[in-house]
Amino acid sequence: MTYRAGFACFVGRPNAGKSTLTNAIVGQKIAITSNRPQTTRHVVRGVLHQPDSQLVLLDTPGLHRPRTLLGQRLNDLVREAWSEVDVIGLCIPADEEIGRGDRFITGEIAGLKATLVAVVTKTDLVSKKDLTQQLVEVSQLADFADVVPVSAVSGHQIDELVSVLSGHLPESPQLYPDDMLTDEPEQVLIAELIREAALEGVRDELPHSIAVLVEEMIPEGDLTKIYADVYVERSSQKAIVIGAGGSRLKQVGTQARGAIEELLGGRVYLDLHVRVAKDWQRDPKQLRRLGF
Ligand SMILES: Nc1nc2c(ncn2[C@@H]2O[C@H](COP(=O)(O)OP(=O)(O)OP(=O)(O)O)[C@@H](O)[C@H]2O)c(=O)[nH]1
Repeated sequence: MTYRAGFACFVGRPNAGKSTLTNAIVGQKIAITSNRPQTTRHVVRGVLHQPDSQLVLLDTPGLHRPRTLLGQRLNDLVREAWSEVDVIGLCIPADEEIGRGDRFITGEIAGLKATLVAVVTKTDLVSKKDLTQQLVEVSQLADFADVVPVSAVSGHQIDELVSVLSGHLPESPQLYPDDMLTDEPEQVLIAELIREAALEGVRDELPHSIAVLVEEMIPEGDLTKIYADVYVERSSQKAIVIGAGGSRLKQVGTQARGAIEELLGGRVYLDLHVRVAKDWQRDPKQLRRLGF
């Protein structure tokens, strides 16, 4: 039996469904998802074990026009991930026309050493006829090794996608131990869950302005006490995150706590503080502190 192991990542324009797909494949909430573009920050690895292969997924942020230092770093992260992988899955939603963003990204990845697989996402949103049409148009975009339609929401074709991606990995010994799901430190995963909760229902200009840092995690029996800071750039944003009489922050805490308890498999006490770090997106020192 040939054993294959290697790295894959999904690319695609914002909202193409990359994070949701990664979660569906790895079967655990490891990357932040939101119906808002540009919320995936960290390059999170999910490791998928099969009898004859090991697929290591990198979850990259979306490529976009950089306006701040943070924007530039995000793009650097994306390119760094792209240059490391064996297989790239280009995600294109089934329910949207192929646009300039898709063509731009296709051009960017076409010259890499990685094998290109087109992934047509969100197939649950379109009819069979429209899907067929989209598959034809997608296959004309570039010289893809495979074109795979999937729905991360219904689970349709997820296994098929995994075996297609794994089939394009190089022959290699196992790269990670059997029980390894992700190598992101727990703190980062928890910070992402809090950030995701804090993003829920806030205005469109806020997403980039929120960062979360887990300051302390104290296990006490089956309870874990977590102290985290939510950073915003201005005090007006602080007011939005906290809400009238602290109502919004309370909601954020409840939602994040639920998700963290699921992740850790135990009870959690969550203490959230909202702090203003003026213009943290433009300040290299602050960026480093917040993990960028
Ligand atoms: N119906 C349906 N919706 C999906 C599917 N996959 C993702 N979505 C939705 O599409 C939106 C974007 O999904 P994400 O996974 O956050 O997209 P992304 O490509 O990671 O986005 P960025 O992080 O902005 O680059 C979310 O609202 C998802 O719930 C799917 O298979 N079916």
